[in-house]
Amino acid sequence: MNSKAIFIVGAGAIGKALAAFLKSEGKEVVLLRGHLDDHSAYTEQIEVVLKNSEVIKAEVPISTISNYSELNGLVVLTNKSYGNAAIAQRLKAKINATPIIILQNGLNVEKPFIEHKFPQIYRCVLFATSQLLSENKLQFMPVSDSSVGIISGTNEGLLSIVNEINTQHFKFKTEPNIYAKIWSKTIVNCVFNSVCPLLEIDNGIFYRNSEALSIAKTVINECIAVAATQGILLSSEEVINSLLLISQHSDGQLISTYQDIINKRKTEIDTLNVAIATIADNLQEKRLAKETSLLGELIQIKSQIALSSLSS
Ligand SMILES: NC(=O)C1=CN([C@@H]2O[C@H](COP(=O)(O)OP(=O)(O)OC[C@H]3O[C@@H](n4cnc5c(N)ncnc54)[C@H](OP(=O)(O)O)[C@@H]3O)[C@@H](O)[C@H]2O)C=CC1
Ligand SMILES: CC(C)(CO)C(=O)C(=O)O
Repeated sequence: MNSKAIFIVGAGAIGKALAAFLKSEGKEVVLLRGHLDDHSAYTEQIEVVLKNSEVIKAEVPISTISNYSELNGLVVLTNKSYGNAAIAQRLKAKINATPIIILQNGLNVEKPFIEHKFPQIYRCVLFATSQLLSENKLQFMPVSDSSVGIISGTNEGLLSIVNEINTQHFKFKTEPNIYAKIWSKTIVNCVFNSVCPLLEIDNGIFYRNSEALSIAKTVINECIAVAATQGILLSSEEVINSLLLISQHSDGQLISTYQDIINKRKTEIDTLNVAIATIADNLQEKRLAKETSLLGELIQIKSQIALSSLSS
């Protein structure tokens, strides 16, 4: 199969790491800015530090969406999900039959692309952590292969995309039951992305501390009950094991929501705890997600405090 141009939207922790890995393996890659569209184009020498201290370096071209009249190849979304509605609008006229793949956390993040009738939409559930150490240097830790499934598209398209984006250090695999995977990872994120920023601690806390793990189990069991109301049946033991595996493999790494609060950026909590609490609320079963909801509200307050210190 011929290699396609890969356009990665969002020059953040995941986008830069993925771009560097792909470029270092000879792929044609362009990083497109997510929230900027100022027409500037430049290159950046990106360095990705692996767990064994090995450093992968690559010179990556960075541009903006408006520099292209068409995006032919593959579009990979690594922007924050709250930018999706605006990005769908900006990409719509430029992608024709080009597939898009969404590498983001959370429930229903693909909705704007479905509403705009993008022809091929694939969704990736990430099992890796990436943290910016400086503007062009990242710390990357894989947990396991990240799962990719079909939202709208074909099995052939799915296989081709996984093949295109798979690299030695950031691995992807196909997932036939992507909605169950999205829910199971979202539940894990409901724990990490609320408890870690509130405790101001790294991801390793759940395998190091039994009391934190006990809170995690409460949240997981609540969210599993909400998932069941949507026809998604998950095993509590499997979700807890997934949480523990991530905790162990990303020991020392900070969860994205904690990085957002520290860096005074908006968080994605609305697609995590808040999304699950809203489902329970809409069913008039608020009690199903009581602790999950409370943790989400605390993150909203913590985030508002951080953001308001920007303007003061
Ligand atoms: N980092 C991690 O370890 C993991 C992250 N994820 C998920 O991957 C996705 C990307 O995360 P991550 O790379 O950490 O995030 P970062 O915040 O590091 O980068 C995301 C990029 O999104 C773009 N962006 C921010 N706000 C907007 C907006 N309003 N509109 C459009 N684009 C915007 C910016 O791109 P630009 O600078 O080009 O404008 C930013 O650099 C998220 O959904 C996250 O939850 C999942 C698992 C692990
Ligand atoms: C749970 C974790 C660490 C797994 O990749 C993650 O999703 C994040 O950092 O946002």
